[in-house]
Amino acid sequence: MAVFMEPSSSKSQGMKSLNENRTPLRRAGWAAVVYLIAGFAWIAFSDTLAETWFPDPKTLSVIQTWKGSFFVLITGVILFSVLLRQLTKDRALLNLQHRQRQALRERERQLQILMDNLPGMAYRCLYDPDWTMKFVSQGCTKLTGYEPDELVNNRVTSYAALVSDASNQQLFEQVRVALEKEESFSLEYEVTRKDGSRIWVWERGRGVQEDDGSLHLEGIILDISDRKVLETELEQMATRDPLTGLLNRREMSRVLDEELQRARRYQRPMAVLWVDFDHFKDVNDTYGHAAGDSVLRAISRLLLGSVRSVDSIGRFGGEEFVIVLPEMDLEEAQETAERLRRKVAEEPQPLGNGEAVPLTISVGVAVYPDHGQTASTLCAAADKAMYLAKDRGRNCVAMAHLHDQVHNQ
Ligand SMILES: Nc1nc2c(ncn2[C@@H]2O[C@H](COP(=O)(O)OP(=O)(O)OP(=O)(O)O)[C@@H](O)[C@H]2O)c(=O)[nH]1
Repeated sequence: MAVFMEPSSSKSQGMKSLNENRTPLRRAGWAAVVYLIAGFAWIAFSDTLAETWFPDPKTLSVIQTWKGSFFVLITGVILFSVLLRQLTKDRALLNLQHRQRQALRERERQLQILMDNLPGMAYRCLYDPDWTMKFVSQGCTKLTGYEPDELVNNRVTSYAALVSDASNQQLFEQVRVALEKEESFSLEYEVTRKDGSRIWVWERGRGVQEDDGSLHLEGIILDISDRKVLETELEQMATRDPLTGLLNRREMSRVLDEELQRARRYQRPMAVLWVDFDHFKDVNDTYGHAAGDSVLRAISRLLLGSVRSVDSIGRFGGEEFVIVLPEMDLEEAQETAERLRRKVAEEPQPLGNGEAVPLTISVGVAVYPDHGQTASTLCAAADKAMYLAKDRGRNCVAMAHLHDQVHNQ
């Protein structure tokens, strides 16, 4: 908890301790002592003076009466003003307390409305493996499906149980680092709701040190599933070819560079296949562009389903595809290319209208480091090999020439 201290001088601190020492009993005692001393002094001295100044017993008696009346009047006025001052103070204090209570109630009401209308939930929890909730706002129900009562003190479930073990470990570590630096933390992770559905949440909070030394976390948790979907869509748009769903040219170039770096670092081979459809123009001309699109999609699926999960396929444009095969040497790459060629040739491709058309592909194969050591030289070698396959009559696989490497660098 943030603790704010009023700047205070030693003088005001001195006054404060003086006032604290003056208990009501001591103050009343002092007033009584002063009154008694003044009273006895008045009686003693005024009587002596009166007897001296007015020796005549009759006059002295009148003077004594006036003197007594004067004493009562003066002490009455003093008592009145002291009581008036004290009661006025008490009343002002009561009014102030009343106004403060009202302001506090108003602030609580505003805070409650704010919390209940948060697009997520506000929380206060322990920094323990269960994230034991001590308070959650009403938004908890919408966010997690659990009522606040079910989550507080882990009555039905702990908050940690809604998060995967792996995420919990990461979150715990991230929060620990933030606590050490006395900073707030921001986290994104998936939560399993009561009905089993999963949502993405964003959490922001900070550590709060209580007066008793205990540590709590306080913050808010918001549902960001919509944003996550949008992010995924944007990422897809930026990295995928919209027609086939394969990697687009830019992303494929990035993947190729990355795989090349890895191959270079671990001195491993890596192959690039350059795939081009044979006489694809005829498909478009005969069956129409939409049918051509359907064939493009079908062959993309076929190729994707025929390679390993570590391989990557990208559409470089038109009906040209590039396949990156990490850890593959010349022989394996040639076998893979031949297998893909056969698969495409064996199955007529759907035109999207219930009909299918036979189609073949020509494939050029280049391997790192034999045919090129950079992305551009490898691609150029594979592309050149693909044209070689076309020259050989199409529907075949051609290897890049070893001397291509020298020319391409
Ligand atoms: N339907 C469709 N066709 C495309 C797309 N991109 C390129 N094409 C077509 O692909 C054809 C490529 O034709 P060409 O480069 O002449 O080659 P080809 O007819 O395949 O003949 P070879 O490559 O010499 O075997 C052209 O007709 C392009 O219009 C696309 O996104 N959809």
